[in-house]
Amino acid sequence: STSDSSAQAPIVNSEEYVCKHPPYQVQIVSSSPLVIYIRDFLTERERAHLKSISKNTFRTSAVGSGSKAARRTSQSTYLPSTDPIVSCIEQRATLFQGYDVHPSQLEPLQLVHYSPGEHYHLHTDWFSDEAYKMAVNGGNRLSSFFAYVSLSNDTTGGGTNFPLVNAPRDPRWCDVIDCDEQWERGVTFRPMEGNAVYWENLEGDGTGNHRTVHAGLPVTTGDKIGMNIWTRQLPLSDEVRGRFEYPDL
Ligand SMILES: O=C(O)CCC(=O)C(=O)O
Ligand SMILES: [Fe+2]
Repeated sequence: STSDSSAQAPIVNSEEYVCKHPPYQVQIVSSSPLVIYIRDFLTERERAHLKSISKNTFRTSAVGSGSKAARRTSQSTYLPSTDPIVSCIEQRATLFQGYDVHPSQLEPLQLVHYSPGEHYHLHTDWFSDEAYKMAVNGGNRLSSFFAYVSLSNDTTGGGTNFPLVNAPRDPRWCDVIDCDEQWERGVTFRPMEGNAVYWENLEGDGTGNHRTVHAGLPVTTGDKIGMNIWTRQLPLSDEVRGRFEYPDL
């Protein structure tokens, strides 16, 4: 169909692009910590664009601690806010959080690529190291979005597990939550293209919430590309936002 195909065309001229937020759907998974499941947070066109601009840029990130390779075996890359689609997604992530969060509080969006066998061990996204937190500015990570950008046809495994968050019991969740997971293992979100999980990392007093601990489970077959959107407590300078160098924690 002629009229529809132009809407899917890749972006060649940023002046033709208008940022429009899709009608995503939100549901609360847990109120403490606050965890929200978001369906259709990224459009197909956005996902295709993110994949295309990040092609061949993934690498094993610079390491803070020597044991990191065992903790995180995926490869990552950062996306430039100068890209109009990236900037549109940044706006969406800030609007989602109300009007108090400004895009300058976002770290550069990060894509993470997992091949079979790759995973990210249990961790929290909030920083526990006071010195590191001060050095980089912006304070701690208030919130996280983890969005599923791309899966191959044969992807298995690769769920996102929160062992200390109770899984909701209604069977209607079973399309997006792994209902075969044992109850004691908390909640495991299946990787599903376009959908995202949002959660708050910090308690009201700014301390890290230990119950936000989570893992990227090993991908068994196929590939998985996800995206981290991390919001800091305070604005990051343009210089820091443009540097694209954050060690994995
Ligand atoms: O891969 C996942 O499902 C989660 C990744 C994650 O938690 C992270 O990159 O911080
Ligand atoms: Fe994480």
